[in-house]
Amino acid sequence: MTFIDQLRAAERQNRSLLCVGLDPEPTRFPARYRNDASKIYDFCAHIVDATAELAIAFKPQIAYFAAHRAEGQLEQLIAHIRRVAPQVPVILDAKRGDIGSTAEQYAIEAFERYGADAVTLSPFMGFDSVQPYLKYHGKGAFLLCRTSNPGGDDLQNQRLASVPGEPLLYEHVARLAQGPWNLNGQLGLVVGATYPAEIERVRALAPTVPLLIPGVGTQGGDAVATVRAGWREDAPIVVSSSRAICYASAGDDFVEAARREATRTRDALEAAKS
Ligand SMILES: O=C(O)c1cc(=O)[nH]c(=O)n1[C@@H]1O[C@H](COP(=O)(O)O)[C@@H](O)[C@H]1O
Repeated sequence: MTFIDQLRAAERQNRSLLCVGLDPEPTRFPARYRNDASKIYDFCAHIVDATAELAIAFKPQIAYFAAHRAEGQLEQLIAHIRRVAPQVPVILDAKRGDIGSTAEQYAIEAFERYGADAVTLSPFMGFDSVQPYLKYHGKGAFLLCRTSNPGGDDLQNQRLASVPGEPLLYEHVARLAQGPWNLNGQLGLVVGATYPAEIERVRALAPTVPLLIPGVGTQGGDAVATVRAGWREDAPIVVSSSRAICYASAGDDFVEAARREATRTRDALEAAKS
């Protein structure tokens, strides 16, 4: 089963476009785990259990684990996801980008060490920095295109005078991912929920690739506008929310609160399809 097939199956089974982001920050944990980095796995496993039937994907952000020397807990967490939510694919948010020989190592890390189903990548070092990931047939790779942060404008909204049609940089990335770079249909694009007009533009330029859309929840992106701009029956979108779900409550009710927030977001995204 390819990553795109997995997304389609999870969307159907869980009736969801919601990707649950796992960004564990021990200072924000409930009192019983607070400031204890050895509890990263326990905290995240609770969030996974609470949302296993509500998610199209899980997206652990690797920096939140590596910063606390908790890569072993990330491995354990992915094994836990396989046990309790085998239908839900895992996107490793690593935003890697490097020369081919180093990219080969990053691809081993993402797909062999962690066994992720997809990874996030920066495309700005060019095709040879992306190619090593494409050797893992069936795995997915999301290229940063129009990111959710305000500074995304600095480069992504610059016009490329030397490219026919003088597209903006993010438009050029979208065309490459839809066409010449997408050798085996493995590529997707990252577009921020904070920029619905750009989601619509990316969807027009890249009508069939999956879109990973972070920025609903804490960053204030609009769930309804996001679905209207990006969702198509035949092209999956994966709308990610991390902090709003993980830290819906800092109290002992954090599991129920996470489930409530995930349900609310999942339902808002589903309702926007019609
Ligand atoms: O690739 C990403 O996931 C990503 C791309 C982007 O443009 N913006 C963005 O916020 N992200 C990630 O998505 C998550 C957003 O977290 P929340 O704002 O808490 O939902 C973080 O892990 C970011 O690293």
